[in-house]
This record gives sequence, structure tokens and C-alpha cells, in this order.
Amino acid sequence: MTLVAGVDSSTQSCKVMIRDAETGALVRQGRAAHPDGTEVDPAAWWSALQEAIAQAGGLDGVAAMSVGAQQHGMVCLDSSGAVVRDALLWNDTRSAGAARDLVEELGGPAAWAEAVGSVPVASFTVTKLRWLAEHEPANARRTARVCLPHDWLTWRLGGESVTDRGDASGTGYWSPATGSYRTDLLKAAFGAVPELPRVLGPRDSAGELRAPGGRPVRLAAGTGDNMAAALGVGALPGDVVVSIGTSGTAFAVAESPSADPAGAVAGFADATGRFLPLVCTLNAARVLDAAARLLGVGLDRLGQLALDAPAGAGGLVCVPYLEGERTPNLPDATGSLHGLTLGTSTPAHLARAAVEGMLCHMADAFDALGLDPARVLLIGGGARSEAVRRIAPAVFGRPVIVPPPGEYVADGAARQAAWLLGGGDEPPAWEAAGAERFEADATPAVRARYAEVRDAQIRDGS
Ligand SMILES: Nc1ncnc2c1ncn2[C@@H]1O[C@H](COP(=O)(O)OP(=O)(O)O)[C@@H](O)[C@H]1O
Ligand SMILES: O=C(CO)[C@@H](O)[C@H](O)COP(=O)(O)O
Repeated sequence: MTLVAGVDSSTQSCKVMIRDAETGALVRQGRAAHPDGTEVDPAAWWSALQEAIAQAGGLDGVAAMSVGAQQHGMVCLDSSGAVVRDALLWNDTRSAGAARDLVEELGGPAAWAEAVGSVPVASFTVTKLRWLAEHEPANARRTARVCLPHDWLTWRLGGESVTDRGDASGTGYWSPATGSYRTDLLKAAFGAVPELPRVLGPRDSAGELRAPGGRPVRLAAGTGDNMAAALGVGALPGDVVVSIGTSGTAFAVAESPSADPAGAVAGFADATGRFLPLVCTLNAARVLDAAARLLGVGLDRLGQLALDAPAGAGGLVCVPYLEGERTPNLPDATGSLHGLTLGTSTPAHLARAAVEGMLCHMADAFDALGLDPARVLLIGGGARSEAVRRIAPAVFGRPVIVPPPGEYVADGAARQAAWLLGGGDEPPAWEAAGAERFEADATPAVRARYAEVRDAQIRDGS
């Protein structure tokens, strides 16, 4: 049996899935935690990857491997390849001011959407580079090369200095429409053009690593985590995927590039040669973690409590901007609870408000895509919650399909590695495991009440 390994180096952890290259059957897996925080020494990703590989039983029998990872993170290297400073992650909002300046300098949001398919907010690499140039000029001067988390891991594994279309499209200096770097925008933001990774196509080779014993393991291009998830879950044009992970995302596979001048939809490229319009929120599954912490319960108990309370939580509304927010672009916002009464001051009402607030927020992201999909697929750690699976169709006002709980980012990376081995125009057709369909009566009043409270909070500027 020929094996492939897929990696998901995400915000909270590193996961490795080892699968049969031909059928996609799961053979073994491992995972390891990442440190908390929005700036991280890339060495921590490296040691988590080694730990996850060891937990998966090593790379014996693995012929090809691919790395999917959190998008956008700024990894600066000096001329010897050493890391200049801790990487600033996609959820680090310190470059919000730099984003505002860059948008203004180019002539407004529409100019950015036209140039690179997206309007940069603090998540985008280009804004982090501007922040570095302004706040840490010595580090900026030492920066000879800039790459992204998946690029850096691929390179450390023995690969070349390469990236892929999907991850390049989250930098803010690569255009999905033309397939080329906009070094003019990088120069304008950073004051210099450091060396950038070569952008590979979906089936291209990134080199190879030498596993213990000297056996070569081929490296696929890798990609950003959302692009890998689309590949792992087998998303087809006509589907929308909603992922409830550290970030919340709603995305679709598209045949042509997009450019939203309003900035809500990022016009990314995907990992198959197509495109991936995507709406991303800073707050998603960790809203449930926070509510569980407040109530002093575990996630399963939080879900039971939420299902015990009535729809609408008796008017208790949670606006879940706990980490600031990216969509809507409110980097300094905080979360809030509205509608506390003696009646709603119960653990069940609070749990329900947290689940519904998070899902209303995700439904806003879904709506921003402006699509009427044939299927809505719900994935990510948050989709493991029974309460989320049962309340989501009520809040979204449409059925949701929940694939079996799994590591779809790492699986997508594994599928890309199998594609590298097998060749062909499309990735190998691995059989999808049976998904469950959830239906519920729509609860438009829950969304309406949420929207009222959300808009009042935004008007207040808090
Ligand atoms: N049974 C569960 N119920 C609710 N949430 C869960 C459950 N299991 C995991 N999660 C959530 O999954 C989140 C991690 O999701 P994941 O998609 O793995 O994140 P990422 O890939 O962004 O690091 C955790 O923050 C946790 O809240
Ligand atoms: O910034 C984005 C997408 O634009 C995020 O989706 C990151 O890619 C982080 O992903 P997770 O760690 O939540 O999977």
C-alpha cells in the first residue's frame, strides 16, 4: 500500500493524517498542541509537527506529504534563513491601522479588490509588513525573505522556497486573476521587496524530504487551511462550506476570480486551479470555549444546556466579538450580552445565547457570500457539537450537511499529496464517508433580534 501524509498546522494545533493514496482510507494519525497567542515562534510549529508525526507512527511507507496551514501569518527570515521575529498570525489585529493606511494610499477598497481580489484588513500579510516597517525598522531591514506558515514548514521539511496559489492569494501582494505577484504593492507597503516563494500550481512538486533511513518522501505544494479543507471535504462548485474552527469561514469553489469592493468577501484562489471566494471571522469555536469556561462546564455539557433553553434564549443575545472582529471589520470591538433578566439569568439561557450568537455571526458570513448553494456543508471543531448541528439549520434557515467529524484540512493536504503521486487533471476521487443532514424549522426572529443588537452595538462604536 502506498501512503500519503497530510498536515494541518492550524492556529491551535498540528494534525497529521496518514492515508492510503489510492482509496483515501485512514491508516494512522497524530496531533500536538500549538502555543496560545497571536504571535508565535515558528519553531513551535516545527516541534508540534515532529510530535504529531511521531504520534502518527512516523513516516514509514509514506511516499508523499503535503502541508496545509493557517493562512496569512507573516514569517520573516534573514539572509541566512533564520527567523527574524515571532510570526504575526492571521488573528493578530495590531496592523489594523496599517490596513486602513494601505487602503487609503491605493485610492480606496475598490482599487485593492481590483488589484489582488481582496481588500486588506489586519489579517493580511501585506498589512503586517507595513506594521513591521513602521514599528520595528531594524527587523524590517534584516528581513531578506518573507513566507507563510505552510511555506516555511515545507521549506524546513527539505522542500524548496515555494508556495501555492491558494496561500499566495492571502498575502495582499499576489493576484489570483493574473496569477502573478504585485511587487509594486509590496514595495509601497514595506519599502523593499524581500525574496518571495515561487508560486506552484496545484500538482507541482515542492521537492522532497529524506525520512529516517534516507528514503525520499515527495513534497506537494501544500496550501492554506481553507483551500485544503475544500479539497478534503470534496467541495464542488455549487456548495458552500461553513467551517467553525478558531476562525469562522464560509467559502465556495468558483470557476472565476472574484473582487468584492465592499471587502467582506476575500477573492482567494483554491488548491485545484480554481478560486475560493471566502468570508472569514475572527470569532467562531472559541466563543463556545469561552461560554463553557464562564459556566464552569465542558463543551458537551454546554451543548446540552443550549438545547435545554428555548430558541432565542428568552431574548438574551450574545454578540460574539471576543477577539475584535474582521468581518465586519471592527478590530477593536468586544463581545457583549444583551437582554439579561432574572428569567434569562440561567446557565441554559447563557449557553443558548452563545451558540445562537456564534451561529448568527456565521450566518452573516454565509449571507455575505451572496450565494444560494445546493448544499451547505458544516465542518471544523465547532461542528462536533450536537447543539451547533441542531441549531444551525434553524438559524441559517436551510438544511445543513455535516460530514463525519474529521480533520478535513489535513485530509485535503493528504489528497493533494496523492494527486502529486498519481498525476491527472483532477485530484484522486477518494470515496466520501456518509454525511448527516440536519433540518429544523427556521427561526428568523432569532436572527432579527441578533441583527438589532449587533447593529446597535456597531452604532455605539463598542
Ligand atoms: N465537542 C465539541 N463541541 C464543541 N466544540 C468543540 C468540540 N470539539 C472541539 N470543539 C471546538 O473546536 C475548536 C477547534 O477547532 P479546529 O477546527 O480544530 O480549530 P483550528 O483548526 O482552527 O485550530 C476548539 O476551539 C473547540 O471549541
Ligand atoms: O485567516 C483565515 C482565512 O482568511 C483563517 O481561516 C486562518 O486561515 C486560520 O484558520 P484556522 O486556524 O481557524 O483553521
